[in-house]
Amino acid sequence: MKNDSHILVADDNRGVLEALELLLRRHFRQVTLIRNPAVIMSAVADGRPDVVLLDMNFTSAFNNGNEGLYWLERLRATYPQLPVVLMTAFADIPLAIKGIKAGAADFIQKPWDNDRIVEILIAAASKVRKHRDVSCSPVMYWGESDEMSRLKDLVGKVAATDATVLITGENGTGKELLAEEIHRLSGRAERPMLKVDMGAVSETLFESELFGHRKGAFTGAVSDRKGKLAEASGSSLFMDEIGNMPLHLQAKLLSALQNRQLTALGSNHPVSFDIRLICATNRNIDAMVADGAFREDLLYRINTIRLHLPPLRQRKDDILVLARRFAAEFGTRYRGCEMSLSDSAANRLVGYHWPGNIRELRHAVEKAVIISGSSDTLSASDFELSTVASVSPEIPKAAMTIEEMERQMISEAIDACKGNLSAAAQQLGITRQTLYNKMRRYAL
Ligand SMILES: Nc1ncnc2c1ncn2[C@@H]1O[C@H](COP(=O)(O)OP(=O)(O)OP(=O)(O)O)[C@@H](O)[C@H]1O
Repeated sequence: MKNDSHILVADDNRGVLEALELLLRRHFRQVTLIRNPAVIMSAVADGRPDVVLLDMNFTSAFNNGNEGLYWLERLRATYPQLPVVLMTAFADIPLAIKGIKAGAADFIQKPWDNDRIVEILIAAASKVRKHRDVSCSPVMYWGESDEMSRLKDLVGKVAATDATVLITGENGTGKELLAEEIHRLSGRAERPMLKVDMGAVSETLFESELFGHRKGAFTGAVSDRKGKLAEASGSSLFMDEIGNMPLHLQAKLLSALQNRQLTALGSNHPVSFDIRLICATNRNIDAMVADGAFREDLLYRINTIRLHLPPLRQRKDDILVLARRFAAEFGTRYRGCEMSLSDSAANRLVGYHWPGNIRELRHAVEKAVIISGSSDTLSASDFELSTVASVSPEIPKAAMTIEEMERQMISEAIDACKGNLSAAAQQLGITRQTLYNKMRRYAL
């Protein structure tokens, strides 16, 4: 039976590629071959292979392994979980050691032994399959602002503990990526982190999603189903949009966390579970507690460590650092070379308000790379930034659209009420739910 893995082979020798294709297709579900190393990053981004088999000696450039090492480092930086097995035509042990030190999973010499190469690739693939969910997930760039340096230090201290973590921050500030980073640095990283998004699950299914159900527990429960708490046992569970959880379920979750036991819907038998819980919200959870919309005792439970990701507009030092990383990443993916920013583009990005935070910046750079001309430098005109989003308090009201004015009024009301959303909603003459909806819409 074939191994259920996808192997990407990068070698500029046609004969080698043909021989490896014949061999590997007999043993692996999918084999992708590339001759030009310059497309390796985009081939990995698009094909999501489980293992890369990388030649060290591309004849197009050098013959001393430098090019292979260069691509190995690039792959390790962008896809740290992806195993890279190196190949060399020369019996060059120092080079092999260099490669292994740089993070290669293993090393093969040409001419290779068929059984040995298959064995090595299967071993490398089995390691990554444990990480399949996160193997190609984007890397978190920390930036250079003081806020992010402090946060990085704190994460370094808490990641290895089993402390529950609450991550707060506006939409797109990287809460999920930070949760993945914490999990990656924890003792539970061998197993993938599981995620449950309380903003995406319908309220009727919240309970079953978390606790699971027995067949027949409710109409439509046609078979037993494990909930996320049980599924994530032994690993970490990322609970996104925790502020969306209805009160009755908050009580059930609190009791499950306290007793480390859960009871599936339709069952009378509590079962033990062991998770590291990482929660996130873009809401003002303290204001929700003050309003009675979130249980204070549950907040204490999930809040052992609170990490706040500031909006991008409050850490302007990070904008260009991140933009340059994205330009390098997407330039390599779409154009085969890293791209840079012109001075005018850099000024435009720093001057923008980034209401969608890093998600918006990432998309803006990706789009700019795609639509830009042949130059490898992105100019200000390559960036299409939303005008609604760029509203700043200095703009006179007469020059604003209705949406811009509404956003500003909401923002001012929340500030005036010191984050108390009930009071802000009252001041604005709308319900709290409408206020939440508008905050979400305007990324406040
Ligand atoms: N520090 C970072 N480095 C690199 N990419 C980042 C960073 N932070 C966020 N991103 C990217 O921005 C996008 C949004 O990130 P993420 O989903 O983690 O944000 P979020 O705060 O959880 O968003 P939401 O609240 O909308 O769910 C993703 O594509 C992610 O890869």
